[in-house]
Amino acid sequence: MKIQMLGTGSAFAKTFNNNNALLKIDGLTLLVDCGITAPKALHELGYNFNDLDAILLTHMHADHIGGLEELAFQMKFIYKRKPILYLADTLVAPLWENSLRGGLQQEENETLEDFFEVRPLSEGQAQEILPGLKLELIATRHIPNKPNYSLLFNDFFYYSGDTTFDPDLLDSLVNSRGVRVIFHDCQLHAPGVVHTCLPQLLTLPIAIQQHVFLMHYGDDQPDFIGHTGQMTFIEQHRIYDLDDLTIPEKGL
Ligand SMILES: O=c1ccn([C@@H]2O[C@@H]3COP(=O)(O)O[C@H]3[C@H]2O)c(=O)[nH]1
Ligand SMILES: [Zn+2]
Ligand SMILES: [Zn+2]
Repeated sequence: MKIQMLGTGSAFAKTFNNNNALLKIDGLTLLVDCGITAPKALHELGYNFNDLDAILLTHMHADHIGGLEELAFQMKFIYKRKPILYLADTLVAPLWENSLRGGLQQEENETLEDFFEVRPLSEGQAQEILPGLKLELIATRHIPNKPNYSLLFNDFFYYSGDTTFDPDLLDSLVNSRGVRVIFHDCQLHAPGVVHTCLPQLLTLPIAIQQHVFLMHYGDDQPDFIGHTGQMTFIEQHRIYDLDDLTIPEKGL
C-alpha cells in the first residue's frame, strides 16, 4: 500500500495544498478528502477525476470537501459515471444539505445519490472498501458537536485527519492494536484548540513518536525541520510505501 499526499498544508496554508491523500493499493486509487486545492493538485500530478476508484471523507471543512462540486460535475458531464463516495453515515445528510446541494442541485428532487454512489460507513465497524483495503472509522474530537473521523487502514496505518490531541488513543493504537504508521495532523504553534499542535505531540513517548509522520502543517514548516523530536514531516507529492516505511533513526 502506498500513499501520496496531494497536499500537506493546513486550511490556511498557501505554499502547501490542502491535506488530501491518494492511497494506492493493487492498482486502485482512493482519494482521502477532496479539498479546495484537490482538483488542481490532481491535475498537476497527472490525474483526472476518472482515475479515482473511490473517495473517502473525514469531515466537512472546505480543505477536505471543497473540491467535491467540481469532481461531481466533471464525473457527471465529462466522464458520465457516478463515483463511489465513502463517508460516515452521520455526514451524509450534512454533506448534501449544508454543503453540496447549493451548487449541484438543478432539479428539485436531485439528491447526493444522483451524483455519487454513496456508501455510508458506521464508526467502529471495519469493512473492506476496496479489494485488499480494510477501513475502520474512529470518531475523534475536532469541532465540538460536529462529527469527525480518523481512519485506520488494514489494522496498521492510522490517518488522523483533523483532530485534537488524544495521547491515550495513540498509545492504544501502537501498544494494543499493532499500528505501525501514524500520519498525524500537526499545527506547528500552540495552542491546539481544534487541532493537535507540535508541542503536544512532542510530549508523546519516544517509542510512539517513532511511528509518527506529520501533516496538515502551516507555511512556516521549514522553520521546524529538525525540531520535531523523533517525528518526521511528510512531504506532499512524494510517494511513500506504507508497508516498508522505515522508522528514521534520529539522535536524541
Ligand atoms: O473553532 C474553530 C474552527 C475553525 N478554526 C480554523 O478554521 C479551520 C478550518 O479547517 P481546519 O479544521 O483544517 O482548521 C481550522 C482552523 O484553522 C479554528 O481555528 N477554530
Ligand atoms: Zn483541515
Ligand atoms: Zn477540519
